[in-house]
Amino acid sequence: MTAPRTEGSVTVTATRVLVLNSGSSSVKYQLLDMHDGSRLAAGLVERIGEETSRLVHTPLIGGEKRERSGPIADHGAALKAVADELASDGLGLDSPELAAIGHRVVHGGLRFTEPTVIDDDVLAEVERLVPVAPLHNPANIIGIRTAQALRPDLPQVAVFDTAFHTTMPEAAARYAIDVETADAHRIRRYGFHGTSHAYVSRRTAELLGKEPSEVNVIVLHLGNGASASAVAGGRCVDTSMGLTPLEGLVMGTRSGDIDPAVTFHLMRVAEMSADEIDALLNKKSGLVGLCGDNDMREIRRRIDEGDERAQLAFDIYIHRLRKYIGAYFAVLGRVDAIAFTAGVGENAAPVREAAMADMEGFGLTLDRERNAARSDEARIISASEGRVAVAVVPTDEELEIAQQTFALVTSGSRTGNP
Ligand SMILES: Nc1ncnc2c1ncn2[C@@H]1O[C@H](COP(=O)(O)OP(=O)(O)O)[C@@H](O)[C@H]1O
Ligand SMILES: CC(=O)OP(=O)(O)O
Ligand SMILES: [Mg+2]
Repeated sequence: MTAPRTEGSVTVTATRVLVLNSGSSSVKYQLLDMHDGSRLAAGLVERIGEETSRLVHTPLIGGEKRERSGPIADHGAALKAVADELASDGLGLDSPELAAIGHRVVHGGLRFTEPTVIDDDVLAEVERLVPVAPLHNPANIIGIRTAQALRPDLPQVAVFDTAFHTTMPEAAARYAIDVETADAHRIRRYGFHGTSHAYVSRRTAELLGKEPSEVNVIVLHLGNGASASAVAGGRCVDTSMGLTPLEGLVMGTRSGDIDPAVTFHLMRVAEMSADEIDALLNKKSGLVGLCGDNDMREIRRRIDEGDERAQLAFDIYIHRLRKYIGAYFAVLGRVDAIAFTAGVGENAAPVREAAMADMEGFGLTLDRERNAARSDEARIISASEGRVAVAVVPTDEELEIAQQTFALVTSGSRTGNP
């Protein structure tokens, strides 16, 4: 698919990949040249659908970072704005050097265990899964359709958040509910953020100077959405998100684990509808529900001023995180490393400190100075006497998606092993 093409008298080899990582209200993007892995441009559109949308574009081939503010209505408009920014750097989507567009797709259900070239049938399946990823799959679909309209001739590849977790054993993947009902409705634990868990667990092994097959790692992906995973010898054996990205850790706006009876209780006593409870648990819970803020920077600032609600929200967040760390020690038996990643995991030293406090019994001892030091590099933050390495490993979902996308389109197949 990416064989050299002739443009006039010039032969062009397409080696560039544009990656779109569409979240519920944001798009992160990168343009990479897979010839040498270099990044040509990167950026972020945030607060999509609000009056205060913002696009930050960084050309990495020279040129200044640019910012644009003002309403961007949806993910389609966001992608068009991104295409304009790229075009003004001479990196437009019409470039013959573009080999493919890689899309993060959050829910791939059971069918997609590998990156897949998107056609109508694939898109229909992603659409069918909207009810189990209501904040994410619709944004992914709009991103794909807009990209298809801009470059109908290019292969578009879906890289699924769920794919890395398909190795989970049945004991971890099944809920303890009636088997016929579960199977009829494909109710099971799928897990998400898989591209990040895969990338970070591999980078952690590298940081330890080992092969992924030699190490057991607990990955803590703490962004606005948050999930933990237990990775044994490079394969996921458990993760905290389930049928949907609602289960597990306390998140920016999501409750994480909750007694399912809360749902019917609210239906009965508060006469709330299923949609209202869905919105409550997905959008008005977690840190924002507990204290009104979902940004960890703001929560820490309030705590420093003595704000008790912010402190309680932080404590609940940390309590849940520590429970999962303990659980994954039991799941894995032997743990070689714990890796913190994503916006909170990479930047919030107080979260890492509180999560690792008084865990010497587990072989976990933080080095306070290493933990507090700021860096964009993957690094060890445990003390030398700790048996288990603690690491901060910046995630790079875009690079991982670009590599999987390029490997697939150059192989010429429709779907392939990552
Ligand atoms: N310097 C920082 N200190 C603490 N938290 C931070 C910092 N920078 C970012 N964050 C947190 O990271 C979150 C975003 O993480 P990110 O991984 O980008 O999330 P997502 O991909 O889900 O949008 C923000 O909501 C904020 O809470
Ligand atoms: C699946 C998920 O929660 O993704 P995000 O963290 O981007 O919201
Ligand atoms: Mg994210």
